[in-house]
Amino acid sequence: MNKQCGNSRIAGCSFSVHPMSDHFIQHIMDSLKEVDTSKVWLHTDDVTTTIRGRMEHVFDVTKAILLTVSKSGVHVAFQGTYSIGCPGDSAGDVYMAETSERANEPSIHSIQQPIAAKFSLYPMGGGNYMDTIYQQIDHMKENGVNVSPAHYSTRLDGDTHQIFNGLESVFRETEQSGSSHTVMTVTVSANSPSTKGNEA
Ligand SMILES: Cc1ncc(C[n+]2csc(CCO)c2C)c(N)n1
Repeated sequence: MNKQCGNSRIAGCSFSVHPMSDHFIQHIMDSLKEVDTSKVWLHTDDVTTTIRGRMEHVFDVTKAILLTVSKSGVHVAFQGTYSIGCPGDSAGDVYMAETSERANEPSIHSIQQPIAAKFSLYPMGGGNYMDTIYQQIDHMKENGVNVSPAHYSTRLDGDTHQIFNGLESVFRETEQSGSSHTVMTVTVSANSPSTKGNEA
């Protein structure tokens, strides 16, 4: 078994969207087609889509796919696992040469979409991980996101841009604080008929 981590700072995300609609296939496939994924390595199968490349493009593409599905008004769940520091293979390394200009931000910038989310941060391999986690939860509050404690995760309520931009800077700062391998899990619900405090 190859237990070696790679050396490049390639980031990645394995994510799935689950639109609660009879037209789920169309929602998923149309969003993957509509969003510009040219700056990331991408593979889609029956369970998930995996993208790998520079951190800004990994967040640009995942935010754009969530917004593209949810702007139709469909109730959609998103689950993503972001990772940096242990790619395990070198497929996609060539995408690290892309420029940092985001391919989707100009077209999604004006889409307003409130979401409810939870995230968990796992800074591995260096530093005091609980201090890092608490610092980063505080960091989310500075971004204007509504932050509430929960078991095993932290709940976030706000606009998609605020939340995803906050998650990106949490991920970047955790990496820069000395964690050699960082994993972050994110679950989102958009357009849910049950809002907080009014659960079905
Ligand atoms: C982002 C994303 N990528 C892949 C899947 C898995 N998946 C479930 S149904 C379907 C369409 C027909 O095969 C696909 C690709 C997902 N849910 N979300």
